[in-house]
Amino acid sequence: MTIFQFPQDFRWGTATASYQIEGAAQEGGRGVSIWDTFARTPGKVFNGDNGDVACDSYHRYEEDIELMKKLGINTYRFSIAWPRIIPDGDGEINREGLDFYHRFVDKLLEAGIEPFCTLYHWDLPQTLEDIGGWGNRRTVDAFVKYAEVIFKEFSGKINFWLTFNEPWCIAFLSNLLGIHAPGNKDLQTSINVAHGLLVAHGKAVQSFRRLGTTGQIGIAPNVCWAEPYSKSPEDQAACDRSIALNTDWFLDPIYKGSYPQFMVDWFAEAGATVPIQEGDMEIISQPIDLLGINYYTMGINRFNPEAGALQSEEVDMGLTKTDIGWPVESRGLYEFMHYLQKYGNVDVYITENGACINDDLENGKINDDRRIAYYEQHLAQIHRIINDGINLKGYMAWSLMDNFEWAEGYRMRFGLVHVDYRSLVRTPKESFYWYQNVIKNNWVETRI
Ligand SMILES: CCOCCOc1ccc(-c2cn(C[C@@H]3NC[C@@H](O)[C@H]3O)nn2)cc1
Repeated sequence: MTIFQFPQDFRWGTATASYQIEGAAQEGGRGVSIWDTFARTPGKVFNGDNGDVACDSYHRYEEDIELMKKLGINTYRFSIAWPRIIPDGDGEINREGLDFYHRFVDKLLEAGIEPFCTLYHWDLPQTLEDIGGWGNRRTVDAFVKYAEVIFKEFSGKINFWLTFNEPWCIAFLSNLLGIHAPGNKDLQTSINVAHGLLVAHGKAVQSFRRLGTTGQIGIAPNVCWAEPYSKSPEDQAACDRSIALNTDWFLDPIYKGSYPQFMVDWFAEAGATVPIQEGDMEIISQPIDLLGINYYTMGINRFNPEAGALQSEEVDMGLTKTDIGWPVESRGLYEFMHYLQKYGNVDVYITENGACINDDLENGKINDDRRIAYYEQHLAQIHRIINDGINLKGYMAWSLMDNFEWAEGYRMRFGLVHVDYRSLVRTPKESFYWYQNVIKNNWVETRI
C-alpha cells in the first residue's frame, strides 16, 4: 500500500448541475429550458425520463447540504439555472429564482462550504434556442445580461466561477452528434455554437472584471485524451483531432486568441468555417484565472474515414469499463494534465471525475467497490500530477448524488449518494464513506 498526502490547502468537493438535480421544473417562476423540450421529444432520453422532479433538490437542498457536511467537503460545485433567473431568456428578472439561490448559497456558507458556481450547465432558455441558440448573437448578449445579474447579486458570496461547462458537449455532442439538447446534427451549426459560446465567455469575463466581482473566473472544458492505435501518422493525426476538438478548439482561442489552424483547415475541407466577426478573438482571449477540467476516461484511436467529422475511431481494447461503457484508465488524466501545460502552469481544478456504477441497495447498503477502485486510481494520478509541480488546486467528484444523466436518464448512476427516485431517499454509498476518509485524512491509501 502507498499513502499519497495532499497539500494542506487542497480543495475537496463534489459537483452537480441544476437540471440534473433540482426538479421543481414548473415552480418558482422557472421558464422552459432546451432540456425540458428535448426530454419530452420521444426517443431522445432513455425511458422518456426528464428533469421535472430529478432529485428534488430545489426543495431538499438543506438535506443535501447536511450530506455535504457529513462528507466533509469544503467546496461544492453547482450550476445556476438561467431559466430560473430570466425565464424567457432575455426579459424580466425573476426575483424568486435569485432568492432560491441566495437561500442555497447562504446555507452552503453557513456550513463552511465554498460555493463553486457554473453559470451555464446546458439548460438554455428555450426561447433563445427558438431564435437560433448560441449561433445567434442575441443569445450571446442575453447570456452576458444573465451573467451580470448573477455577478451583481452574488459578488462577495461566490468566489469561484465557471462560465461554461464542457463547451465540446454544448457545441458538438449537442449540435453535431445530436445526442444532447437541442439535438442538431450539422457541422456548421456546431461550429457556430462553439464560437458563440466562446464570445459569450469572453464578454462575461469582461463584465466580471468591469463589475469588480469577487473571486476568480474560468471555464471547464471536458477532456478527451487519446493515444494512437498504431504508429501510423494517420492514427496519430486522428488522435490529435479528437484531443483538439475537446480542448484546443476552445483553449487556443482563450489563451492564444486564435483557433488551432490544423482543425480550421480540416473543417474547411468539409465546407465549414468559423463565423469570426471583427474583435471576436480579442474578446474571447480575455485573461482567465482558472480552468476546470472534467475527466472520465481516455481512448485508443485510429483513423477511419467513415468515423464521423473527425474520421477518428475509438478502438475497444478490452479494458475494464464502467456501467456506461467508458474504459477505466486513469493514466489519461496524468497525460492530459501535462498536455495542458502548453497553455502555461495555470490554476486547475478537477471539476468532474467519477464512475458510473449502477449498484443498487443490498440490505440497506450500496457496496460500490468498483467506484472506490476508480477513485483510488484517479486520486493517485492527481497526486502524481501535483508532485510534478502542476498547479492542480482541488478535486470535485462527479457526483454528490445519483441524478439525471442526460440522454441516459436515471439509469446511469454517478453518485456517492444513492437516490431512490420514487421516495427521493438519499443513502450514502460505501464510496461516500471512503471519500469522507480521504478528505478527513487529506491523503489517499492506494494499492497501485
Ligand atoms: C455513441 C457516440 O457517443 C459520443 C460521445 O457521447 C458522449 C455522451 C456523454 C458524454 C459525457 C457525459 N458526461 C458526464 C456529464 N458531464 C457533465 C455532467 O453533467 C455529467 O452528467 N461527460 N461527458 C460524452 C460523450
